Amino acid sequence: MKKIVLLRHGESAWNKENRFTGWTDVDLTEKGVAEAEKAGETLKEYGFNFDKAYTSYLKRAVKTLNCVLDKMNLDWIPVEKNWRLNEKHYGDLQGLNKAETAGKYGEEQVLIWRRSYDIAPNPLSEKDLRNPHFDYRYHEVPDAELPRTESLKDTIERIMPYWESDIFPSLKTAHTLLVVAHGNSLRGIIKHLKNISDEDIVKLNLPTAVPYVFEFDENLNVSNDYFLGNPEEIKKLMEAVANQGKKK
Ligand SMILES: O=C(O)[C@H](O)COP(=O)(O)O
Repeated sequence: MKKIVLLRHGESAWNKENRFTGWTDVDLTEKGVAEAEKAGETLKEYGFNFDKAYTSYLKRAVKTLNCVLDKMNLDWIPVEKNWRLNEKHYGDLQGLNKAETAGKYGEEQVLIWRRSYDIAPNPLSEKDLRNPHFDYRYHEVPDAELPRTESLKDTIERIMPYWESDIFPSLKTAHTLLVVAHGNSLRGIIKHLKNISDEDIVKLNLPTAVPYVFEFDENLNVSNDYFLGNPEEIKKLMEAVANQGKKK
């Protein structure tokens, strides 16, 4: 049976500080490395063996992938990085503390910015040095395609060309693929795979470094999906992610 495993990176420095991160390239914390290693061990215990892995251009995802592959003795497999798997761009919220932002603008508004399907935060200004336009790693991407902010809808629209042209077609020859990315870029992929409505996607919160397995039938339709781990613990981790947008 063909499988794709989706994995959000381990805890990052700004996850720990509860700050909006988006395209900011922050590193993993020690806890984040440990979470990534645990994910690798879990995948190994369950007998996973990946043919190829995909990740974003952001180091919290790249390093998580490296930890997982190391634990699985799969350092040798082909890995493809693509900017299209980056996190949702959080516009001018990037760097702000989520609880403080909820205190200032209200929890409802923060929920809209974090989880709504088609509402994006205010964009970064053109001159803002955090604008991806100034970052050499994106120099081959046409400027019109580089975001200054994104809704989940925008994020899905930039991921899908890569999903449809590279990741999904490689399932025809590969058996099992690993995609290590981000809370919202993965919500976008999950929305697509499970056909989740624009309303229901608001409720999905992905915990860091918990493998999410999708199984496909012979026609490459999704036949099953499940997280690896203790369901009660995973539920608590999901609630903790949701609560990051609450006032202190
Ligand atoms: O970019 C971020 O801040 C995180 O990766 C995801 O944050 P969220 O859970 O607030 O969307």
